[in-house]
Amino acid sequence: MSEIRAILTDIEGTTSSIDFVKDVLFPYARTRLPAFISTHADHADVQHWLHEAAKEAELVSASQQELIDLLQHWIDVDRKSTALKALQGLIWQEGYVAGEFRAHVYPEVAARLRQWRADGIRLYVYSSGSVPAQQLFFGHSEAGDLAPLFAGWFDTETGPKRLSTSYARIAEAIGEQPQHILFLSDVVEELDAARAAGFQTTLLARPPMACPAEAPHPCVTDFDAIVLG
Ligand SMILES: CSCCC(=O)C(=O)COP(=O)(O)O
Ligand SMILES: [Mg+2]
Repeated sequence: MSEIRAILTDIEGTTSSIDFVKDVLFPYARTRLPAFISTHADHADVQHWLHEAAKEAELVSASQQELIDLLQHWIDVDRKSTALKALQGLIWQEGYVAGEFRAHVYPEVAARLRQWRADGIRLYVYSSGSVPAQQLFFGHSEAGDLAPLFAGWFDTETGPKRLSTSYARIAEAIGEQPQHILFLSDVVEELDAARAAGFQTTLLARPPMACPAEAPHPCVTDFDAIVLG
């Protein structure tokens, strides 16, 4: 394995539990979406993302209620829509700021991120959650403000997580050769795409999951077991 100079991490299922996203964040956004849209309908960013959602759904014209129904359906099916993720981020902001919840991170994650930083490794995030949502997530985590540990943030505006071109763009953006970047994820298809772009990869199989007998990527159950280089 080449020397690792940068680590790019997924969030849901990797640094943090899927249950927190599904049981806390998604219901919070789903419940507040109608009121949020009607009270922020004149905000330029909200208008932009509603327009993008309508375009993605190929709706020529849609009422505010139709868009709310569409977005709530997308939350229910966990659609990785850039427009939905941007709107969710705006809604979650209110919850984080009001202290209604803090983002889950697995117990060893904060110390391991700090150790990697101390070892001179640059840290980046790549998640389907929007960049502002990622920054809120790590800025209001159960382990405190972890956002300053990260040197950069990437979401699906860079490209879908299962396409190798997205990883090539990220390597270019951070100015590092792909073989010196380690990508961490719980999704094999994302790791396949990263490996196709030349990245090193490690699969996170968080309990109650376990590493498969013949794992398609190096596999660990927590960050402390990750081997660099
Ligand atoms: C950081 S925002 C909350 C997570 C989210 O909405 C999401 O879709 C996470 O997907 P990931 O790519 O981190 O598995
Ligand atoms: Mg994930």
